Amino acid sequence: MSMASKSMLNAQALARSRLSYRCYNHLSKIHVGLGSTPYSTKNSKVTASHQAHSLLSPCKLLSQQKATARKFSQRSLGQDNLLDVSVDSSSGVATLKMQKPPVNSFSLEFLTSLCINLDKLHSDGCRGLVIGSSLPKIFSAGLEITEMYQPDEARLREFWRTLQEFWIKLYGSQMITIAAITGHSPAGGCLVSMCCDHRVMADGKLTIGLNETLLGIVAPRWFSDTLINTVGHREAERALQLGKLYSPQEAVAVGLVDQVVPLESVAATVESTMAQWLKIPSHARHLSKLQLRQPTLDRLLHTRQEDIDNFVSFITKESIQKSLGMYLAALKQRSKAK
Ligand SMILES: CCCC/C=C/CC(=O)SCCNC(=O)CCNC(=O)[C@H](O)C(C)(C)COP(=O)(O)OP(=O)(O)OC[C@H]1O[C@@H](n2cnc3c(N)ncnc32)[C@H](O)[C@@H]1OP(=O)(O)O
Repeated sequence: MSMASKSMLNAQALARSRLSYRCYNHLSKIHVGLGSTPYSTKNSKVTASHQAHSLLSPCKLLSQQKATARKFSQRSLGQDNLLDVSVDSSSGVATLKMQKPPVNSFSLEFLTSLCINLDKLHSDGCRGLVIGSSLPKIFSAGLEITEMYQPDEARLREFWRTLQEFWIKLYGSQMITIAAITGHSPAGGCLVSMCCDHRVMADGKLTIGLNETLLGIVAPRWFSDTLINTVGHREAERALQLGKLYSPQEAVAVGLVDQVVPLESVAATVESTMAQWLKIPSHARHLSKLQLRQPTLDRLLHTRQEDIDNFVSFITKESIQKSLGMYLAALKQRSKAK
């Protein structure tokens, strides 16, 4: 590597480390120790293996190993049963695959694991993140409905706080984020996709969208803000009210996803897109992203507790519980009938 490119890389690394990163600073104050406080909950899986991962510092460590340079090495950070995370040492791009059968639904443990991994990849200096799924035909079915149906209130509050946290981390992430949407992506799955900087979706009989109204529930303001920022106000108005689930072709037409390609081309398309984005100076790119996203982030950051209170009071209403119960039963019925 020439001296000029070395010093440019150093300058970029310095700029990255100096960047006033409002979002992360804010969060690390709020949730220091998230990883070290295992939740004693239904199916707690965020445990020792996670803490073992945190001993590694893949991006920093591996960049030092460049001398021994295998040109394109893929380093696995292991699995915590719910996620498969690996980092490409030559590019500093991480791939995080959700693997929570049957449908990658976001439970408290899953969201906690996602938050911990985002923090870790960020603090390791990863430059890019691809979010995908290991499950065929499923990106994510969104929120785990059983978290919201007949809930324990303390857990319900923690569940929502952790979802907020995940959204804040991902929507403002310093990393280049690309969603590899190889399967259905309703509701919370669509939200996670929209948090990314770029979305590549597989063509086929898949759907994506904020379908909350079909469950009889109302997407909170920060969900709808994210949708408005992605597809514009008018399209969001229709989509939210109708609970519209778009086909890949419809989604690309309204800008809900950026590219639709055959399933077998998703990985290559994501890789070439990431390569393009990596050419942009990181600090300028991230500040540009924040310029557009910070007002939306701030709106939630300033009202987090109120948002949790609203969510809890809404979701625990008898009529809403009834709707959720009916929706769950219909899902189970459909699944049994297959
Ligand atoms: C102020 C309140 C705001 C709250 C915001 C909420 C946002 C959300 O994310 S709410 C969740 C909305 N999600 C959905 O509506 C998706 C529902 N699921 C599906 O449409 C389908 O499962 C699928 C298209 C994603 C996949 O279809 P597939 O045929 O492959 O699988 P299924 O047989 O339907 O499901 C398998 C299995 O998984 C259960 N399940 C599916 N989704 C969820 C879920 N979100 N939470 C919990 N469980 C889910 C489904 O009941 C089946 O279970 P069984 O095999 O045990 O019957």
